[in-house]
Amino acid sequence: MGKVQKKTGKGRLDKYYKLAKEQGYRARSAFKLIQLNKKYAFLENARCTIDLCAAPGGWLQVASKYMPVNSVIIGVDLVPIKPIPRVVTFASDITTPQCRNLIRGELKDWKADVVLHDGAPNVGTAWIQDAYSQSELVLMSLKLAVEFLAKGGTFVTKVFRSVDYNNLIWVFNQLFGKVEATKPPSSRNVSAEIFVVCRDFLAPKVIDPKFLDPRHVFKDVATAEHAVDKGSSANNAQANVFQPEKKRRHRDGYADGDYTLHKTLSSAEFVRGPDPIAVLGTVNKISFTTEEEKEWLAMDITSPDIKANCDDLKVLGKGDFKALLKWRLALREELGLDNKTKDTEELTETVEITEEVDEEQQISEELERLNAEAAARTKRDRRRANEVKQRTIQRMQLQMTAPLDIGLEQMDMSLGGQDDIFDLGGTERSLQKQGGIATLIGEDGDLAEDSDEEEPEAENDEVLDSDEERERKMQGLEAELDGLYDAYQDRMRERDAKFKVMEARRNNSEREEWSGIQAKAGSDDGDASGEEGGWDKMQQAKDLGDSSADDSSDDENDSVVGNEVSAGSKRTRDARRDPSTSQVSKRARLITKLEEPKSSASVSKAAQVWFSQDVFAGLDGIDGVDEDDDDTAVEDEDMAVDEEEQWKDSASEGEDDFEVVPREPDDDVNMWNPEDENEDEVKQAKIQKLGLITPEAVTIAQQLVNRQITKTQLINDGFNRYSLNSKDGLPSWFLDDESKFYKPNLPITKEAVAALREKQRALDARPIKKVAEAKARKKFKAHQRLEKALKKAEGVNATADMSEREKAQQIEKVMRKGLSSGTKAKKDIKVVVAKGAHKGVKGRPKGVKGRYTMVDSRMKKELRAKKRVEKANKKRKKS
Ligand SMILES: C[S@@+](CC[C@H](N)C(=O)[O-])C[C@H]1O[C@@H](n2cnc3c(N)ncnc32)[C@H](O)[C@@H]1O
Repeated sequence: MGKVQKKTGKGRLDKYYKLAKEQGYRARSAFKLIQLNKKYAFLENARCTIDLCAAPGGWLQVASKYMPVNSVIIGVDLVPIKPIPRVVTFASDITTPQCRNLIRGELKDWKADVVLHDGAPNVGTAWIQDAYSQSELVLMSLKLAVEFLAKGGTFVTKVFRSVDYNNLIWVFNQLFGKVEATKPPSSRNVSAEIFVVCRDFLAPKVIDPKFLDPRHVFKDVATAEHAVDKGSSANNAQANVFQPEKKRRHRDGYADGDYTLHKTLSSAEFVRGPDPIAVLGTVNKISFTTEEEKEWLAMDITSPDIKANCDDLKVLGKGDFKALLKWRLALREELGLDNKTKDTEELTETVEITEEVDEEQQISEELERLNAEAAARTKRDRRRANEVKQRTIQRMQLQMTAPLDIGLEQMDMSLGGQDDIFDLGGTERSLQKQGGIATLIGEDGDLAEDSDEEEPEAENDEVLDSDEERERKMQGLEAELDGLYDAYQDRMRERDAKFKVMEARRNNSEREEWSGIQAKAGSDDGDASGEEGGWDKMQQAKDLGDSSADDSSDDENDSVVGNEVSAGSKRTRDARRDPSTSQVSKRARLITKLEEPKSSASVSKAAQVWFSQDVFAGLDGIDGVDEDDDDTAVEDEDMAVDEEEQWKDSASEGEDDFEVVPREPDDDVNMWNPEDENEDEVKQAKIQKLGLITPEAVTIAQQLVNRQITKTQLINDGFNRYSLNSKDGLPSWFLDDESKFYKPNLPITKEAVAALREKQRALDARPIKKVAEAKARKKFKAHQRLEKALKKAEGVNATADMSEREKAQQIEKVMRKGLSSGTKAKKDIKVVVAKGAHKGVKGRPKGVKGRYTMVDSRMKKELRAKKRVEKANKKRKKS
């Protein structure tokens, strides 16, 4: 919303007022005509203009400025207008025949191209003489306009939005080809005035006098006015009170003769009046001006809140209005307005009480209505959210977005899934939520929200319902966001080659980096909690270890361990394929190790917990980590045979004890396997080819070489919060962003940076391919030239009819040419600026030898200025 313009006090002196002063216009209203003319351009080609209600003459000044030099301009007003060059003015009432005669006398048989009317009753010094209302004044000016306008002419009039407005517009439309209502920027927002520009006057031969007769034009309105006003505006007023947040437009226009937007009501009227609610909805302020009212102000019941509320009713809420009504009742009681009737007359008392009861009832009815509306709004919002969901699904089906699996999954879960409870955390709330969901789901499994049946009754349910709704909306939004993000990436990929390259690089680096322990994919495990690996798993393994210490033959534990080990390990897959291999025995050995505290006796408690994570289950790398530990290795070897047998046993016992879930080959992409030779080979090949390219890598390499860290330390450091970061269920845009910033901040040393810089410098020193090619070409050509010169020299030498001296001279010349660079030096062209002594000189300027070119010092600047102006003009035309 723009700044509120003021019509009174210093607010009047706005920028147009100042501009008018600066530019010598008599009234700021001059800018209204300037802006109207800018939009409709009716003055430039007008040869005759009549300005009705023209004092003090601002519009006349504008007309005189914008119309062609020899045009006729006539100005009429109730009050005399000070002379303006090229303008004829006279004082007359435009509603009288005398005025018409005066204009006729001035125009003779001429017709006007433009008739302007900016009249307003009660404005100017002669307001007492003005018996007409604004609308009637407009109709009178139209009467004059149709008499004096030429065919195709323009009539510009000021109209106030009132009940007559539509009737006036209807009449204009009967007489003009184009009718447009507009409010120029210089017209204050607080003013109800608008301007109607009627173009293309049809000049009918006969005009029905009823069109110009106020009694006929405004007839319908006069009769309908009360019916409409009584009903709708009273309702509106009430609605204003009880729904202050909803701005109601003045669709019925302003009350006739009342063009003010700010209305003040005396507190006495409010307190004593019969319909306080209607009053509250229509006025802006309740004032305390009389002595009695001021006394009310000082009373205890008139709290500071009430005072503040009375100051600006338009900003009040429902509660404030209720407080005001209560205050009114209390004051009435205090004043004895209600008591008096009680004491004196029984009958009147009943009437008064009824009124109070009515008010209360009215309030409660309104409140009920508001509640119903709020419920309807919630329903509408819900329907909208469903629509959004539908659209998202449709877009997905139309391949407009990438599949929004995550969003949809989440949505499904939130509809009926139990897993949602885990996501939400708090048990209490989750239980409540279950109840909520239960009420939401109908017998046939349909969601209650989809049908248009009644809302949940219990308050609790409503809260849950709205919670659920909000959550679902959030998920819908997230899904949409994901889709949009994917679409954005697709677009970027299509458009921006750079983005493509960056993405490829990122993918590459992701593949090469240690990206943490990945969750098992495709697990059909019931409690698919989002977190896998990390602390939860460690804790789980720890618990497991403890329980297995108590009861190593616990079937349940077996199956859990079996599941997790199988899902987390490539080795386990191999084992399943061929359980007789030695790898299988190793796998089985590890599993047994977890179950039997005996086998892990040599490992510390912390290490035991750490390696009890499922991801280590299939990695021989664990052994690799403890490679140096000979004891453990020997122990492992000793146990291998027993464990192999156990493995076979457990495998033969059936799937209940040990279930191996096959994993997708892709799952290994991010798995770290120190014994994966291929991975190492690829990395080594890259390092061989490019060397170490990051300062972090160089730092680590240097530290390793200098024995500042050991290999084991390095591996241990690899297990950090970044590596155990679960990515499940996270939106892709978040992961993309995280991949940029959620990285370990490895230390780098000065030496590492210096080493890399040195390497970079050496690389920079190498010429790029094109330069090398150009150099080679140059060399090749020089070689060719030399060979050619040698051949020529031989030829010269072989010539018999030349003396030795001549031969020597010729050969020297040929060889010089052969050894030269082959390019002729370009002769310089001297630039002579045509200023000072050279200005206006024709032919060669004095003192200039050789090739020259004359330039004008201003040429460039002028060309640029010209272009600038052209560009600005083009822009202006477009806008
Ligand atoms: C807003 S002023 C016009 C300002 C003018 N357009 C200007 O730019 O200076 C309205 C004028 O209408 C004039 N007016 C009101 N009723 C009139 C009538 N019946 N006949 C002639 N003039 C009238 C008032 O005297 C007043 O000067």
